[in-house]
Amino acid sequence: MSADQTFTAAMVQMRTGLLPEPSLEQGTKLIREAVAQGADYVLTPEVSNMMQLNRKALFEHLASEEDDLSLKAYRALAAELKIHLHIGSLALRASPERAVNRSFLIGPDGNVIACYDKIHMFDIDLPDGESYRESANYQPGETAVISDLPWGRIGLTICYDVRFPALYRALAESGASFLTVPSAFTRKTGEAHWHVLLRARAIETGCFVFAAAQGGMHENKRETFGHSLIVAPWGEVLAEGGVEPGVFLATIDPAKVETARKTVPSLQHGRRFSVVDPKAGPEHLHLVRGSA
Ligand SMILES: O=C(O)CNC(=O)[C@H](CS)NC(=O)CCC(=O)C(=O)O
Repeated sequence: MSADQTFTAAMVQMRTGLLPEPSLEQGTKLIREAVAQGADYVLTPEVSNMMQLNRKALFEHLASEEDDLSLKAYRALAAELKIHLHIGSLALRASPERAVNRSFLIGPDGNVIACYDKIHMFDIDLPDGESYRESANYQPGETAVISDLPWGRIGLTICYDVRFPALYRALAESGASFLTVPSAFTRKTGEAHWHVLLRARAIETGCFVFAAAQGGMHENKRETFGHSLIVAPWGEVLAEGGVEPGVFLATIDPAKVETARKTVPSLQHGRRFSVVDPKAGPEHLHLVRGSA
């Protein structure tokens, strides 16, 4: 395998329940289905192991990375199937008081190649009363992560991260050809923003975007948007799910990254610029790292 070879990427769409065991069963079945359809790389959604109602219930079922049964089982599965298995995220115990939302890229030998802790916490209040305080339970990561696959470099992110384009530009500038956004988007924000955000990240970086999603009404009464997506560097949607769990695949040609970037070289046109308010004077000048 080399960077000029095509491969098959699969998005596993899930409807994760309250407990790790049935979620593992659901994930395993879908991953096997993806491999039966020819997948070389499989991505599962954010919190593939469980979606809990409240802090008490969450912490009752959280395991540390060392003890987590899902991670153990998925490592064995990757080795058995000889694939790159990317578990979009697992809710894990980081300390007695804090959880962590951690993504795991597992190699065909069953070893963890890279992991990433979600940086941006989803702390928002929607107009209909739906409210999230991810930071109340989870400790955020502080490091962006890239890793090398046989077909090119991959950047790891999770869900709400997708709203912070500087992260994706940094990953692309660090050599990523593939950006991953395993998610559990709300139905409401997903309807309004999901496709636009993911296609924009692909277009502005010239990367493939892989986004495996949670979908439907969960046991914890949360409704997620679904619509797992694979987006090409030019912005086309190559595969898309609906609301139901399932497997969505596409053939990935890494050469498309270079083609898109040659056509629109915006990634090379990043400039440092300053933002000034001419009326406010020089002390109000902010230097911003950004793209012109
Ligand atoms: O808490 C869990 O059980 C699983 N984690 C999530 O669902 C996370 C944090 S609450 N969801 C998001 O980040 C949604 C982002 C989103 O919907 C948006 O950016 O619009």
